[in-house]
Amino acid sequence: MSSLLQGVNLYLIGVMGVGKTTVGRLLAKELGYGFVDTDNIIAQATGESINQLFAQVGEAGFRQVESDVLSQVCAFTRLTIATGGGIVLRRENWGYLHHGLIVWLDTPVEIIYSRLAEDTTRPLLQDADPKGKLRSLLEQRTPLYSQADLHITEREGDTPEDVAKRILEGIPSVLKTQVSH
Ligand SMILES: Nc1ncnc2c1ncn2[C@@H]1O[C@H](COP(=O)(O)OP(=O)(O)OP(=O)(O)O)[C@@H](O)[C@H]1O
Ligand SMILES: O=C(O)C1=C[C@@H](O)[C@@H](O)[C@H](O)C1
Ligand SMILES: [Mg+2]
Repeated sequence: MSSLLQGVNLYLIGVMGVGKTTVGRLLAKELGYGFVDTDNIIAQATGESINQLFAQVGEAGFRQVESDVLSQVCAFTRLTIATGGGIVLRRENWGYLHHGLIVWLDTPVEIIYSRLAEDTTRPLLQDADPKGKLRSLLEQRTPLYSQADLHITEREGDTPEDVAKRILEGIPSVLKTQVSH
């Protein structure tokens, strides 16, 4: 698979909590790729947590840093990149994402909610109705996530390993550079 990909980066997109970071790590290991997470790079580069950054510069400020980080990361090859859930919102980001293969992880809201119910690190979920917020984010962003090259729908009981395996199985059908035999 790694040779079929020819170093092309894999970008994982999807709403928060679908498992981009968790599955991305597994995929990188499987492919012999490096792993990066745009949220982690942002936190390292600014010295602030995502919560602190939202509080200090607002969502718009965060989105600018996120685009800057993505523009830097896409210059490298042989990477699996877990992105932040809102990376799809800025048109300019798609120019960067399309340098690689884009995989949309799509997980039912009920499952995401059960994972993140106790989580306090996602500022957009610090809402009176976090489940409703998740639903509305997913509804707003589905037309954007749908622009991915590969759409993986997670099923109840799928482990991160199962999801990684399904992605690896789906990649050959969506490779942009068709290998001639
Ligand atoms: N397939 C899975 N089965 C069970 N738990 C999972 C699965 N995938 C991820 N998780 C758990 O769900 C939580 C959220 O996963 P993760 O942080 O990877 O999501 P994310 O898509 O990167 O979210 P964000 O957009 O906020 O960065 C973590 O606690 C992780 O361990
Ligand atoms: O869905 C979103 O907009 C976000 C998802 C997280 O990955 C972080 O990037 C941040 O919490 C915003
Ligand atoms: Mg993540």
